[in-house]
Amino acid sequence: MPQPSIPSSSSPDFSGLWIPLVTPFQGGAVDHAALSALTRRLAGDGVAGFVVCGSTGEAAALDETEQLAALDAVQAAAAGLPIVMGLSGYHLGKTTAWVRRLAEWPLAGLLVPAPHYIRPSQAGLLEWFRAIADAGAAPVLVYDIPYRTGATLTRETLLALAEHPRIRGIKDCGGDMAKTRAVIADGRLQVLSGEDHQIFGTVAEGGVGAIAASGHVQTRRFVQVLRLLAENRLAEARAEWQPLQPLIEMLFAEPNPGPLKALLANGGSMRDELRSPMTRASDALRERLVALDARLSRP
Ligand SMILES: O=C(O)C1=N[C@H](C(=O)O)C[C@H](O)C1
Repeated sequence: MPQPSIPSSSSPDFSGLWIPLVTPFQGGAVDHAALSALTRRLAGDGVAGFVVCGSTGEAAALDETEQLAALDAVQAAAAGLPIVMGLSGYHLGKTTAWVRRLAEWPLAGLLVPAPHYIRPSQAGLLEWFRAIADAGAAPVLVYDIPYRTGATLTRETLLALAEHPRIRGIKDCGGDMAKTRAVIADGRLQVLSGEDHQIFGTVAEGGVGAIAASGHVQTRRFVQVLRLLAENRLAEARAEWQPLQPLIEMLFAEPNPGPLKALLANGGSMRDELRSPMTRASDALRERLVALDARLSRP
C-alpha cells in the first residue's frame, strides 16, 4: 500500500546507477519474495535507486494490479532508496488516469516513453509528455527509445520539454550522440544512459548516471565505474569498465531480460521464467554467461 506522500523535490537527483528491476515469476505469478530479496541485495550493493515496471520488468505483460503489487514489494524492500515507476501505452486518457492514480505513491519519478505504435508528430509528442507531466505529482524522466516506440524525439523537442518544471531528465537510448551532447550542454535535463554499452561514454561526457539492466549482476563494479567517473578518475574507471563489456554484450545477445533472468536464476535468486511472448535465453548463451560471470567474480 502507498505510504504517506513525501513532497516531490524541486531538484531531484538522478545520479548514479539505477536498476530497472526484472519481475521474477513462479508458476506464472509474480514472485514477490524473489523480487523483495533481489531489491534488498541490490540496495546493499550501493545502487542509487530502482525502476519498477521498465521494459526489463516485462511491464507490458503485467496488469495494473500486478504492477502496483510489484511497486509495493519494491518499496517495502528498498531500504528508503528512491523508486521510479515505468509507464507505457498509447492512449493518452488512460495513461493520464494511471499517472493520477500513481500520485498516491511517493515516487522519485515516472519513466515515460513516447506512445508506441502510432508515430505522432513532434507537436503530438510535446502534447503527450506535457499532459502526462501535468497529470502527476512526480518528476518525469523522458524515456527516449525509438527502437521500441517507433517515435523519434528530436533535439528541439527534448529542449522544449525541458521548459516544463516537472520534466527533469532523460533516459537516453536515442542512439544519437550529437543529440545527447546537446541535451547535456543545455544542462536543464539530467541525462542518464539507457543503453548499457554507452554508460561510460555518456557519463564521461557529462551524463549523471545510468538505468542499466546489466547492473543486476556485477553490481558493485558498475557502481564503482560511476563513482570513479563522478570523481574524474578516468583511468581507474576505464579499468573497471573494460571487463564488463563482454558481459553487457552477452546480456543483450538475445532479447532482454531473457539472458539476465537466466543468469540470476543460475545464482538461485529466482526462476528462469518469462511471460510469453518473451522467452528464456538459449542454453548455449546461459552457459557462456555463467562462465563469464564466474570469471568476473574471482577476486
Ligand atoms: O528497463 C529498462 O529501463 C531498460 N531497458 C533497456 C531495454 O531493454 O530496452 C535496457 C536497459 O538496460 C534498461
